[in-house]
Amino acid sequence: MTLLVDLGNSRLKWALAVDGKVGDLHAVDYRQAGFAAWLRRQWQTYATPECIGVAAVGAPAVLDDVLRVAQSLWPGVAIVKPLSTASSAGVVNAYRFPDKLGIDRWLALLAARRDYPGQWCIVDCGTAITLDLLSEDGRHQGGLIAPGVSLMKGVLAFGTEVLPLVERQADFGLGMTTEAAIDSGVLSAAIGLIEATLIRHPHYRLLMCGGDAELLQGLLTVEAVVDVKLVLKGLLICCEAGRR
Ligand SMILES: Nc1ncnc2c1ncn2[C@@H]1O[C@H](COP(=O)(O)OP(=O)(O)O)[C@@H](O)[C@H]1O
Ligand SMILES: CC(C)(COP(=O)(O)O)[C@@H](O)C(=O)NCCC(=O)O
Ligand SMILES: [K+]
Repeated sequence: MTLLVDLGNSRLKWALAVDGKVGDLHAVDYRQAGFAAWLRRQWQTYATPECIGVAAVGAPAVLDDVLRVAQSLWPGVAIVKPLSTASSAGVVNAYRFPDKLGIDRWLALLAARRDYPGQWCIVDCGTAITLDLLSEDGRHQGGLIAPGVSLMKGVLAFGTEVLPLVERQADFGLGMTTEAAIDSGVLSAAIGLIEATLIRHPHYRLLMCGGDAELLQGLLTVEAVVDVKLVLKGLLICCEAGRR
């Protein structure tokens, strides 16, 4: 059994993988008091993993907490922490400095290459929304980074005198209240980013992951495949390669 862990800028995601299959995805907002103790209670029901795969772009202090929980439960357990490279598992990284590509983005590319034949625009709808284009022959074409849904809302509330921080509203469209106008405006910015990218790159299909993937999929005027385990699937590819 492998424990796969993805630390983003908002949430910790994890899943157990057995025989090459990634199980149910768990996700938690780690910006809460008592997070490490809570995580320990969740993980202590698991058998000792053979290996823990870690992908982290979030706060180093939270990563330290997570690793401390793992090491206290399973002393000496092997930890695999892959890095973005110039090429791996049939994918060629387009970045001028390949190690600078976020590891979550790199792992999503590796998983897409293995599990989804064809040309894909991979959209990770997390704290940030990232888009990465992957050609049919495994060549990453580069990508885009923009603020995610919650971040856009937070910035509007933070950067203006009167705008409130709004939750998801019932209707999407032209707002008749400040709350509705913000919610629809931010969601339109997100789907507009995705649809505009597809207009410029028409021969790519959409493959989405991240906490807002399903929400945005439902609002897009184009078809999209959602795979919320994409990053963890890429992480498992690296853990298995390390074991061979
Ligand atoms: N239950 C939830 N708690 C927190 N955020 C959520 C939840 N459900 C959806 N979201 C959305 O998902 C985003 C985080 O997605 P995620 O992929 O976990 O991000 P990251 O990898 O950056 O931590 C949040 O910004 C928020 O918009
Ligand atoms: C772009 C990101 C902040 C996205 O993080 P997330 O929204 O998943 O928390 C992360 O992939 C990152 O820190 N990337 C490094 C810079 C880059 O990819 O160019
Ligand atoms: K992510």
